[in-house]
Amino acid sequence: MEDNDTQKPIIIKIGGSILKNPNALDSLFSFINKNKQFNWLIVHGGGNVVDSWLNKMGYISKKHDGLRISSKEEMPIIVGALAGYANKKIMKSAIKFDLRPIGLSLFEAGINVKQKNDALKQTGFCDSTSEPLLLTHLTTSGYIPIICSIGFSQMGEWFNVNADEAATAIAKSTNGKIVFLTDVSGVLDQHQTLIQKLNEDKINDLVNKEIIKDGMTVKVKEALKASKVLKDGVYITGWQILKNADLSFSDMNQLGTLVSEF
Ligand SMILES: Nc1ncnc2c1ncn2[C@@H]1O[C@H](COP(=O)(O)OP(=O)(O)O)[C@@H](O)[C@H]1O
Ligand SMILES: CC(=O)N[C@@H](CCC(=O)OP(=O)(O)O)C(=O)O
Repeated sequence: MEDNDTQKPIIIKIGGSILKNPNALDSLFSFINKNKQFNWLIVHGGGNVVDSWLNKMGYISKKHDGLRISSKEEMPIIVGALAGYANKKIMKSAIKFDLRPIGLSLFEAGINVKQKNDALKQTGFCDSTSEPLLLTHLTTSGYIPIICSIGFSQMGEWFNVNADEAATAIAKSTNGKIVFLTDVSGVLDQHQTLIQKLNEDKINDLVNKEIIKDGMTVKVKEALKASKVLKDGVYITGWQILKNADLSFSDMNQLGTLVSEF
């Protein structure tokens, strides 16, 4: 990491694959504890928790292009799973490692959300951002914001936002650096070998060939979008590297797949 980048907040996006693995959460917060000189923000999803809760309540959840169709009736369950259970589960681990987490939605983080389209119902996108005054205040006061991907419109409607999209919006509004932390070491090729660097052409090729698929499709597309918006490389990295006690953030930055147009 460049010297002039050390003050930039670092946004770690964690998804359901990290959330369901206590070792992964503990490794992350142990790592953050050892790197307190940075301003950390966590943006999280928990799509697998939403799937399981909706299922238990008798709903058959549907997705379109990787995004959940979130009906009004399902929203209390979705909000409970993401803003409640997932958010507090992450806080549990942060507190264990002597950190000061603070659970937030996209609203408190300064992101205004709107409906994507009628067909996706209460699924939203991050529309506009205001100055992230609260986030800046919290991070510079030693707190770690744990931001779920539930957002609100100015009319007070609630929306379910894809967490990779939410993380990109937070990175944009805070001018931060972003790492998408997941359960694989990065983006893998057809031989299951780590791809060091991806640009837009390569991403389109691998998605068309279905070598990149499922949740990784949204992730690489969001990583590419984030890279363009931030004019900076974005990493997709596996949590396992955090187990290395000697790792520093600059190493972490370089292990995994770099998504960049630059
Ligand atoms: N080319 C690929 N390289 C790595 N993982 C891939 C690839 N294509 C599909 N995947 C799948 O994408 C998953 C990561 O996406 P997802 O489950 O949505 O992660 P998260 O829960 O961390 O957001 C991996 O566990 C893997 O099963
Ligand atoms: C609109 C939409 O699809 N929202 C996602 C939000 C959670 C999420 O993105 O979780 P991961 O990071 O674990 O994938 C969902 O309901 O699954």
